[in-house]
Formats: sequence, C-alpha cells, structure tokens
Amino acid sequence: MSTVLVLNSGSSSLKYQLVDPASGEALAAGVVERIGETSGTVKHEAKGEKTVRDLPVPDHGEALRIVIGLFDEVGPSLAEAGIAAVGHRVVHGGEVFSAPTLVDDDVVAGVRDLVPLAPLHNPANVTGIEVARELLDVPHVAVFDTAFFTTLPKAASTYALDREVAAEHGVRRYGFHGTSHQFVSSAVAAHPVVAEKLAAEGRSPETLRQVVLHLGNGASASAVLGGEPVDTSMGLTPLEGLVMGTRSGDIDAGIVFHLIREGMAAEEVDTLLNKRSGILGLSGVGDMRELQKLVAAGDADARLALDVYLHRLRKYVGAYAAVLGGIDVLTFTAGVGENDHRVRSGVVRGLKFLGLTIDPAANEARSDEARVISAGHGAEAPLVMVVPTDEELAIARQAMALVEG
Ligand SMILES: Nc1ncnc2c1ncn2[C@@H]1O[C@H](COP(=O)(O)OP(=O)(O)O)[C@@H](O)[C@H]1O
Ligand SMILES: CC(=O)OP(=O)(O)O
Ligand SMILES: [Mg+2]
Repeated sequence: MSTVLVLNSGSSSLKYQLVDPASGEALAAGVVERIGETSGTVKHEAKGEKTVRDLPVPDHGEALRIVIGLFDEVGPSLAEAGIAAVGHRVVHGGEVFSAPTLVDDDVVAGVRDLVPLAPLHNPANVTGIEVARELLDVPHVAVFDTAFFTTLPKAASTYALDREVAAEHGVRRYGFHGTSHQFVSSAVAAHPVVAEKLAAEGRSPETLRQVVLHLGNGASASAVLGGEPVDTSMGLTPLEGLVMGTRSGDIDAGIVFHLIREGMAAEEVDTLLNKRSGILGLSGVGDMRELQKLVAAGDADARLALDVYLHRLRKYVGAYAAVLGGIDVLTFTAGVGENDHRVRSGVVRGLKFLGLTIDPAANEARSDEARVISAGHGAEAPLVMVVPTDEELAIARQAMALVEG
C-alpha cells in the first residue's frame, strides 16, 4: 500500500488525513483546532477509534508535531502505512503555480511571496510545509486552491481597473476552492444520470453547463463549461462573492474608503470584512447549524442573515446561467451544501424560471452519495444534485501522480 498524508493548514486549525489514493480510503483523519489560543483541541480518528486531547497548541509547527506524535502513539504507523508523499493544500498560488508542484526551497519562497495576497491562509501554509519537511523525509507536494482557475477567460478574470496598476500589483481574479470545484464538477460529468441526459439530448460532454456551489465556512460558486471553469465568485482573495460564515463576500468597495475616512485603520477593515462579517456579523453566530437553530426559534437577525445568504446565492446562480447560456446541472457541495436541505430548497425555490426544481423527499433524504434532488428529470430539464466534495482525496491523488511520475 502507498499512502499520502494530506495537510490543510487554516488560519487557526490544521486538518489532516492519511489517504490511500488507489482505494480512496482514509486510514486516519483529524483536526487540531484553536491553534495560538490559550487552549487547543486535537481530535484524531483511526480505525473507528477517536482520541481527543485538550492542550495548548502555540503554532502550526507544534500542531504538526502533536499530530505526528499521535500517529506514533495510537497509529496507524506512517511507515507501516507506506507513506509516499505529503500533500499540502496551499490556498494562493498566484500567477506562478498552476499545477501540483514538488516542494523545494524555491517553492516555499514562492508561497511566502504570495502572503500579501492571502494573509489569512498562506502564512499557515508556509509554516505547515516547513515543519512537515523537517519531520517527514518524503517528497512534499503543494496543491493550489487557485490552480483549477488559472485558465479562466480574460473577460472573467480581469477587473475593470487601470491596467498598469493591476499588472504591477498582480490584481486579477484568481478564484479559490479550485480542488473542490474540479473534483465535484468532474464527478457530476461522470455521473450516469448526467451522461444519460446528454446522450438523450444528442450532446457532447464539451457542452455540459454546470454551476457548482461550494458552501462551507468559506463559500464560492463556479460556472463550468465542458469541464473548464468560465467564472468563479472568489477574486484576488477569498473574500469576494457569496456570503460566508465570517466573510462579507461582495460589497461596494466604497464601503472600505468610507470606513477608513470615518477613522478605522485598514487592518481593522480587513478584520471586519474577513472575520466579523457574513453570517456571524449579521446574526452573532458563524456556523450554519447554529444559525438554523436561531431561525427556528424565531430570531429576526438570524432570519435576515439567512435571507441575505440565500439572496446572494440565487443572484450568482442567475448570473452564471447568463454566463453559460443556460444550466444543465446545479450542484451543492461542502458542509452546508451537502447537509442543509433548507438552504438547498431556499436557493432552488426562487429559480423556477431557469427550470430548476426540487423533489422534497430526495432533498431531505440523508446520504453520503452523489445524488439527484430535482423533481422529474425529463428531456431538457436541468438537474439539481448534491455531490460530496473530497479535497483530501483529490490532493492525495494529485500528489501521488506527481511523485510516481
Ligand atoms: N448538518 C448540517 N446542517 C447544516 N449545516 C451544516 C451541517 N453540517 C455542517 N454544516 C455547516 O457546514 C459549515 C462547515 O463546512 P465545511 O465544508 O466543513 O467548512 P470548511 O472546510 O470551510 O471549514 C458550517 O457552517 C457548518 O455549520
Ligand atoms: C479559500 C478559502 O476560503 O478556504 P476556506 O474555505 O478553507 O477558508
Ligand atoms: Mg472545506
């Protein structure tokens, strides 16, 4: 057996999985949370056994040391599991990195150079890579969230700014969650119901028009034509687009200048938009499960937060229908997209004019499988689907493919 240890370093967390890319099986998975706070938590799961520890975790380096220690202590042993590579999720690859990349000192320097474009994400990615290279003597592969979107059409990736200023500062739409959008859109294209639909309509796979909604803590939408992305909602940074757990998504850029002129520092506005906005800013809670509880209890702020969230989603689906010239499949994925049937029906209900429908029983049924939730999928009618994303498996496969050459 050959396995890949996949590391996903967030601003205050480290998620990891030991994956066998051939079978798709995760041999172990876990998360270190509240890194840098007075007390952190480590949750490690392997062979159905959970290990939970509360202890201070000062930084991402220490987090990784604790994780490697747990593999030694409770297993599985990384050596016995045949670890062949470490796959690192790196959020921003800028214009430099467009494919999975074998990590050397120059690559680490390249990821560090991109910190100004992803100040919340890339610093943790750099630390994660540096410490992992110290601790694990196997090839390290960086897989970039931006990679799938490097081929976006210019009309979609270009901001209407002074072109010299934009070029000098690398200002363009990069797009994020690309590993997920690619994994999910390929799974949709390969799904038998979708293949049947295209065949029945006498169409080739290159004409398949998809909208994918990745709704996690961070959230983004993409428009995909025949497997190629043609637009996406995140931009220069992962702040643009949909309403998220703590991020505002789209706002008038004038708000930034207004707040700065009113006395806020640029850093404060950055923190406001990235960490104190979105669902959290509107309702007091950033987690969708918590928000739905407040909505059910009749909380008016929570209701408005959900309405703003759904309104933005419907706007993006409508906009992407225009970009694609119609929609064949609308797909929900990630924590909210896979689990929250109210959000799914709330989006689709407003989009009847696009032919989108929902079958309440299929929508409310619980399953971990890719599935169709639209009502009656007759000829020409678009499908609505739920497809679980698996960024870790996608990263493991890409890392193994690179290492095996
Ligand atoms: N059963 C559920 N119902 C509604 N929302 C859920 C459910 N399970 C998870 N979520 C939501 O999914 C979000 C986290 O999604 P996830 O994809 O795990 O995020 P990330 O990888 O960006 O940290 C949270 O808002 C959480 O509340
Ligand atoms: C890019 C991004 O927003 O990632 P996450 O959803 O993990 O915060
Ligand atoms: Mg995620």
